[in-house]
Formats: sequence, C-alpha cells, structure tokens
Amino acid sequence: MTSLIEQAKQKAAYQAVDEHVLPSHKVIGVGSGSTVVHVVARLLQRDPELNARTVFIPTSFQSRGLLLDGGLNVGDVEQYPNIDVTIDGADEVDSQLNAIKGGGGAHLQEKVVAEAASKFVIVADFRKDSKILGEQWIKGVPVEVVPFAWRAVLKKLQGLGSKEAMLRMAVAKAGPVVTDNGNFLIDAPFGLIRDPAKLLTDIKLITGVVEVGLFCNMAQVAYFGCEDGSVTIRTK
Ligand SMILES: O=C(CO)[C@H](O)[C@H](O)COP(=O)(O)O
Repeated sequence: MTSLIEQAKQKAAYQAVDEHVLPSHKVIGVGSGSTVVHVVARLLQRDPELNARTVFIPTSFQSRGLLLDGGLNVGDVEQYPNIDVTIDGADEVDSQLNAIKGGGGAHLQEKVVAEAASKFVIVADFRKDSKILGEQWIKGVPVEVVPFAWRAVLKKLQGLGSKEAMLRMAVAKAGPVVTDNGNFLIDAPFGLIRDPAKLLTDIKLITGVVEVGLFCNMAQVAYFGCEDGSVTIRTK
C-alpha cells in the first residue's frame, strides 16, 4: 500500500512539474511535505543550465533543505515577491479546489509563497481528493498561533464549534510542536466544512491566530495521483 501511495505522489508531482514549470520561468515556489520531495526530484532532472538560471523559494526548513541538498539556487519572498509558479502538497482538496494544509505545520510560509505566485498548483495522492473538506482529513484545521495566546485561541475555536480542538504536541520532544516561525499549532476539527471561506474568516479574526490552514480560492489546478497509476487533473 505504501508504495502505491508513493507512486501516486510521484506521478502527480512529475506531471505537475512537466506541465507548469516552464523554461521561461525564473522564480519557482516549492511547498513542503512528502509529495514535494518528488517535485524537487523532478526539478533536478531538468537541464542543469535551466536550473542555474532559476531561483527556488522554499516554504519551510524541510523544503529549503531539499533545495540546498540538490544544489539549487535558494531565495526568499523578500527578494522575490513575484513568483512564476508555486507547487505544493495538501492534506485535503475539495471539488472547488479549496484545500486544508498544515499537516506538516508549514502553512504560514506556504500560504505567503502561494499567494505571491501567478499560479498555484497542488499535487497530492488519491487519499486527499474529496468533495467537501473534512470528509477524509479528520485531524482538523491547522491553526498557527502565537504561543502566549494558545489557550485563549483554543477557547475561541471551541466557541466556533470545534469541541475537540487540541494543541499539537511534539512526538520526540516533551511539549508542543514549535513551528519554523516559533509559534504553536492547534488542530481544530469542524466536521464537514461546507463553507471553508467563512470558516477561514471566522478563525482568522481571532486575536492571536497567525495563519489558518484553509487555502480558499487559491489553487488554479490540482493533480491527484490515482491508485491505478493514472493522474486526475482538477481545474477551476
Ligand atoms: O501542508 C503541508 C505542510 O504544512 C503539506 O503540504 C501537507 O501536509 C501534505 O503533505 P504530504 O505531501 O506529506 O502528504
């Protein structure tokens, strides 16, 4: 099963890179997560001269490491606020191309790099393909919060209907997960999310929230690697 999922991720990633990273592009945003590993692998198969003329903008410590290990040029959105295309994974994508992101806790930088791009492309395996957000990703909406406000934000999220909202705890360290930006994460399940744009606004208005892992009306296209080896493409 694992290799089927890995194959699906790879197929989606390779096809998205082939169809959306053009020789004319100078600045490419690179998301985070295990599917993005395949995105970087495909980028490294391009003509090295082409890559030498391109700057890649990472979205986390992890993706920065992938790019540096590959010998690619790394920049940031401060230097390059206009990105040609950003390719990233997702935890779940609905029929309208809204997405839940932040399973890896990187959604703040991911959203900035996606919004700075002329085109935002999602790559994922079949498990992420839903009609409505919350169908398959039941861990909740990732919410990055400033550390001192976490308990106050948690109460507000419970007030919005997420009774099971929880501070994300680290696995190989005592205490909470600390993001690349020095913040904490709350995972807030809301069941089926029929109006993700409204929920995004409601959560974002809570003081202490830094960013919400709901990406609404941002992606132009999503590539899903399927169990049978094919790739499904969903566009707006
Ligand atoms: O949003 C993310 C990290 O913040 C990732 O893109 C998302 O969690 C998907 O990861 P993977 O490709 O490993 O399933």
